[in-house]
Amino acid sequence: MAKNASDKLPSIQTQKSEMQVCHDDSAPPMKAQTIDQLHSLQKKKPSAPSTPSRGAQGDFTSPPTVEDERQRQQLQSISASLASLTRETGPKVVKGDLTHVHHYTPSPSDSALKFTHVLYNLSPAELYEHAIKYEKGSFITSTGALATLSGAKTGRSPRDKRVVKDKTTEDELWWGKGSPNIEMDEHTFMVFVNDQFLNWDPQHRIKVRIVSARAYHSLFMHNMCIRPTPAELEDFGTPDFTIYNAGQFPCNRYTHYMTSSTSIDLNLARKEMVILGTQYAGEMKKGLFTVVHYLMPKRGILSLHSGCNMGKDGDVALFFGLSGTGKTTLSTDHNRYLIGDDEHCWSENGVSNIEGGCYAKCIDLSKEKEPDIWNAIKFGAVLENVVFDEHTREVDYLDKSVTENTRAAYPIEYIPNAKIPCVGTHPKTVILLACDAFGVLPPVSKLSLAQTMYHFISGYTALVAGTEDGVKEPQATFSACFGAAFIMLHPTKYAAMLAEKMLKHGATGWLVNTGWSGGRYGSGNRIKLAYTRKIIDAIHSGSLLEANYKKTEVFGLEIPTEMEGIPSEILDPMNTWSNSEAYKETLLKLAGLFRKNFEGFMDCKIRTDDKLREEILAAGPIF
Ligand SMILES: Nc1ncnc2c1ncn2[C@@H]1O[C@H](COP(=O)(O)OP(=O)(O)O)[C@@H](O)[C@H]1O
Ligand SMILES: C=C(OP(=O)(O)O)C(=O)O
Ligand SMILES: [Ca+2]
Ligand SMILES: [Mn+2]
Repeated sequence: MAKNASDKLPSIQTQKSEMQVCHDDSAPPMKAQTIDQLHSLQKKKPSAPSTPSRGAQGDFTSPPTVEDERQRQQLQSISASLASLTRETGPKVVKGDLTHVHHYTPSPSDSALKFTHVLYNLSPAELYEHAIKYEKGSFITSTGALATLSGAKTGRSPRDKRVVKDKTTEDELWWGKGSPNIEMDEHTFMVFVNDQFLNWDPQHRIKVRIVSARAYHSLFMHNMCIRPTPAELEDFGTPDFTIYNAGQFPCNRYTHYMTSSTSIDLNLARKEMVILGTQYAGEMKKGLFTVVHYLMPKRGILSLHSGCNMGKDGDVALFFGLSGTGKTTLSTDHNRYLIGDDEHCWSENGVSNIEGGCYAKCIDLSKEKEPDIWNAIKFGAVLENVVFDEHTREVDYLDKSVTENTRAAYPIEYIPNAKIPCVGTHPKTVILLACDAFGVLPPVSKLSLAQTMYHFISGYTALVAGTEDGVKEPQATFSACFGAAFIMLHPTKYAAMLAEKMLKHGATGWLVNTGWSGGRYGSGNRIKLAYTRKIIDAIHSGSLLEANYKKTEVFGLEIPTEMEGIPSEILDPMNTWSNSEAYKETLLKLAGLFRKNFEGFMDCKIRTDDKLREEILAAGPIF
């Protein structure tokens, strides 16, 4: 049998080479090594003596209540409705027709109504063909037998057979010592189903179904997607895309294509995604964002990893940036209407938020600096990986024991000045955020269109790895379109659309450094949020457009010489470093990193307009 090139097993990729392909801007991993460690991290002992806690072990579990019973019944009904839907169509039985199965025509995704292909009573010859084609380690021996491998398990696993124990099986089955029936509760067997929408633009709305095994994941997506009204839910019909989140279950890295115990698997033809081996809820949100990055450009709509807000006069601003650069913090502005904090579409109709919720970082969160986010963390919000007092349940937002990447997910209407529906007119302001831990980018620069494109394609930020000892050197990250992990087409496709839209609607680009000033991480300080807010206010009001500008060395950025409410000396980073040699050296180092990164884009085609293309190539640092 001729071996097809696409049938060949890919070599297992190492983590290192993967990193070079796709820059992941996600936060540092969790600090606990085991589940027990993790749980012990979450609850910390009260610092001062307080009211004695219930029970000697501080155990909060109580006997089943009416509420438990209601929840049990509700879960049962979800499961029952899923089961009955499945029965409506039943599995599709295919008798021996392998061709049919393997030339599967994609049908609209619906976990309940979709046919399950059953290969029914195949003949030995058919089974041989199937095994040899799809199951690695299958061979025909000299006497004609089928030699196979059974994988890691070469014997039965009697200790792994679990049976749901309910009112009926409790009495009927043999349980306990010596019994082969290991008990499992109904919750463990159940799945949660959310039917929701993406995109506030009704013309381009996407129906999504999320099937998950954890209530946390279901609530997270309830908050993050657009919640249908009861009437909309009634007419929901078949979803356009379905996520199956089985994050508690690690995948076996020795299975075909798996390179670690985690896998986020996307099948665009089947309109399905499966999540294995990670329970980080952000995978679902950003997984759907990835799908949007595929579907929308096909319709001529630009998908954006950006925050978005609107002034009282209807002026719309976008905030691009990698994780932790300030999209959520700065788009949540008490003086403006919030359209969304993270994912948007820009179409002929203007901008629309893809989501129905926000996902804010909450490390070091303070009521004074970020009151709207602080107040949104109330009943209904999901608070991930934070540490709280075991007794009072007060959250310590300074505590990084579990992770630096503590998060809150809340419905967008928890922000008082959210603009609902979350849509706006064509943006007039495009702000590129970079958290520059090298401390050499100016707090604000006005960009030409070519510079905006150069920095959009570069997608720079530099953060510090965490609070671990010995991390002195900031880590530069270049992530095309400020979201290389989520884009599906070549970065220049999105860049060309952005350039065209900015030109057409006369939008101005800005580069705002929300990172270090007065020296790199370790010697300088992060620019005060209050200053960044003043800068953003001046951009919105139009007053910064009127300022006097000068051009910086190397990066050739236009920076204001003065502006109200900000000490003039901080506007040019050169003035803030005590050691000007060290400044120059660091500046050149960063410029070198930009140049090296952009080498991959030197043959990029931005529109068919060669002039803009030349300008973009020339918009990088000159040294
Ligand atoms: N000058 C600043 N500008 C913006 N954010 C700042 C600044 N200084 C500190 N921060 C903090 O940085 C973090 C920015 O995170 P966030 O807005 O969630 O980023 P993103 O949404 O882009 O991932 C917040 O925790 C915010 O409090
Ligand atoms: C949710 C995320 O996005 P951001 O940090 O940009 O808010 C993420 O990258 O996990
Ligand atoms: Ca991100
Ligand atoms: Mn964010």
